[in-house]
Amino acid sequence: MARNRFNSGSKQDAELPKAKINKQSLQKISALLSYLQPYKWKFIIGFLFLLLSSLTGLLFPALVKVMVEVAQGNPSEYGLPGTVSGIGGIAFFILFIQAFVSFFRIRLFVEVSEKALADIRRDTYFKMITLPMGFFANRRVGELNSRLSADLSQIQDTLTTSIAEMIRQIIMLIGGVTFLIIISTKLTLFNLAILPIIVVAGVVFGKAIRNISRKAQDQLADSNTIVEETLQGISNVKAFVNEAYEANRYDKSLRQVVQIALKGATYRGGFASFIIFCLFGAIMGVMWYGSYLVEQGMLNVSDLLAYMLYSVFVGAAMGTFPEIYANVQKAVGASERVLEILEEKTENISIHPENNKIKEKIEGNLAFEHVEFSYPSRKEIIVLNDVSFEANAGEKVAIVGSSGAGKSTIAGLILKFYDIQKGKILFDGKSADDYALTDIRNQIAIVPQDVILFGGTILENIAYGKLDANKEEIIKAAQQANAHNFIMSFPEGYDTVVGERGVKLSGGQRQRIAIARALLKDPAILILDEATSSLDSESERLVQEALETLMKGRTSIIIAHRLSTIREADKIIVLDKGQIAEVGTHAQLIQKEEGIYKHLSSLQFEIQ
Ligand SMILES: Nc1ncnc2c1ncn2[C@@H]1O[C@H](COP(=O)(O)OP(=O)(O)OP(=O)(O)O)[C@@H](O)[C@H]1O
Repeated sequence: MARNRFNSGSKQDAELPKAKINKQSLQKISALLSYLQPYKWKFIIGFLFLLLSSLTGLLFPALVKVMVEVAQGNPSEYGLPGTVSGIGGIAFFILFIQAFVSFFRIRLFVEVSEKALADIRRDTYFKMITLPMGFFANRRVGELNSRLSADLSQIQDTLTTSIAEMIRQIIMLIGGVTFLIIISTKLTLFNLAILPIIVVAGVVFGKAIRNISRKAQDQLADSNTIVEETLQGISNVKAFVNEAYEANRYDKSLRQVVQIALKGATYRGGFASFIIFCLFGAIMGVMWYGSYLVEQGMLNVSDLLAYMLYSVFVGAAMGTFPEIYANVQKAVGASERVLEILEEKTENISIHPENNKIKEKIEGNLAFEHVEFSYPSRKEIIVLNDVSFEANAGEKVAIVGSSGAGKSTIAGLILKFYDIQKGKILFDGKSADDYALTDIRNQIAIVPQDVILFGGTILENIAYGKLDANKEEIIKAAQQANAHNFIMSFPEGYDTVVGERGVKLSGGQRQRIAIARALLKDPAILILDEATSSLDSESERLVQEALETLMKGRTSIIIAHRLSTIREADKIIVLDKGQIAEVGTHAQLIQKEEGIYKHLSSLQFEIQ
C-alpha cells in the first residue's frame, strides 16, 4: 500500500551534525543571509551597538590602571580627571552606556533574527507542502520536522548569539592582546609561551569529553527506547510473561549508561584538575614574573593590575572560541539542509487560495491509455505496465488485485501525485497535463483506507473538504454520511475535539467523517480506498450506506479488498503485477474458470 507512514521522529538526534566550513559552504549559506535584507537597518544598528559595547568594555582595565596611579599620587593620564572619584564617575558613566547599548543590541538582534527566521520557516514550510509526493517518499516526517524546528533554531541561535559573541570576543582578543603588548611586551611574550600548552590540552580533553558525553546520551536514548517499546507493547510483554526479560534488558542498558558516564567523569575530573593547575599556575606565573619586573623597576603596580585584567579578557575570549566555532559549524550544516529544501522544485500549486479556484470543470470521464509508471525512488521497478481503462462519468469502476499489484498507485496517479513515464491519463478526453494541477485535485476526492483526522474539532475536520463551508452545509454532509447521530451523541457535538487528547473515534466513525468531508467537497471523481480491516456489521452497513450516497452521480474508482462490496460495479478491473489481467462485470468475470477474479472470489468464500 502506498500510503505514507507517519513517522513520529521521536528519536531526534541529541546533537545536530556539524559541517565543514569552507568557501563553498559559506557561499551557499550566504543565500540565507538575504533573509536579513528587509531588516538590514536594525541589524546594522544592532551591530554598531555591539561594537560600541565591546570597545567600551576594553576601556575598563585602562581606567582601573589610571585610578590606581592617581590613588598612588601620580598625575592622571589620557586627559582623565586627577581624582579617584572623577575616574570612578567616568567608569560608571561608561558602564551605564554599556548597559543601555547592550539592551538595545540584544533587543534588535533578537527582533531581526526572530523575524528573519519566521520568514525562512514560513518559506520552508510553504515549500515543503507544495513539493511533489516523490520528495516525501524518501524522507521521514520526523526528519523534515526537525529541519523546521531543530535546524532553524540552530541557525537562529547562531544569528542572535554566536555571531554577536564571536564579534565581541574577536574585539576582546585583538584589543586585549594589543593592550597587553603596550603594557609589557616582556610579560606578554612570557604569557604566550605557556599559552599553547593550555590550548592544546583544552582541545584534546574537550574533544574526548564531548565524545563520551555524546555516547552517554546515545546510550541513555537507547535505554529510553526500551521503556517506550515496553510500555507501548505492554500487552505483548504481559502475554509472553516477558517482564523479567524486559527488566533485565533495561537494567543492562542502564549499567552501560553509568559506565560511560563514569568514564566521562574521569576525563572531566582530570581536565578540571589540569585546568586548575595550569590556569592558576599561569596566573601565578604571570604574577610572579610581573612582580619580578615591578621589583626591577621595569613595570608599575598599576600596569600589572591592568595587565592581569586584560589577560582575563583575552583568556575568556579564547575559551569561548571552540564553542562558538562548533555552533557556527552546526549552523552551516543546518543551513545546508534547509537550503536543500528551499532549492527543490515545487508542484504548480499556489499557497494563495484565490489562485487555486477551479478554472475548468471536469465532468468525470477518466481514461488511462497505455500508462507505464515507476516510482521516482525506485525507477528500475515498473509498477504499472501498459495500463489502459476507461471510467465514464457516473460509472462505478472497481480495481481488485493482490497486495502490491498497483491499486493504490493508480489512485495516486489519478490525483497526479506523480508524473507517468509513458502513456496518457485523460479527463473528459483531455490530457491531465493540460489541466491545472489544482483543477484536477479540486475535483477529485479520496476516502482513504486509514482516515487521518487532524487535532481540531469534528466540525473543522469535516470542513477540511471545503474550507468556506457554513455550519448547515457541514451538518447536511454529516447527515448524508450517517455521521450526524454519533456526532450528536457526544456532549460537545460538532465541537468535540478529536485526536490524541479528545475522544478516540472508531474506524467506522472516522470513515464516515471522511465521507462527509468528501461529500462537502462535491467532487466529479471519487476514489474509495476500501478499509482492509473489517468493521462490525452495523458499522459496515452505516459506512456502506454513506458510500452509496457519496457515489451517486459521480465517477467512482473503488479500490476493493472485499469483493462482496463491488458486485454492483459497472466494471471490475483485475490488476496483476502492474498489468490489467481481466476486465468485466462481476457476472462476466465469475464465469472465467481459470480467471484471477474467480480465484480471488473463491478465496473469500463468496462464490454463489
Ligand atoms: N512510494 C513508493 N515508492 C516506491 N515504491 C512504491 C511506493 N509505493 C508503492 N510502491 C511499490 O509499488 C507497488 C504497488 O504498490 P501499491 O501500493 O500500488 O499496491 P496495492 O495494490 O495498492 O497494494 P495493497 O493492496 O497492499 O494496498 C509495490 O510493489 C510497492 O512496493
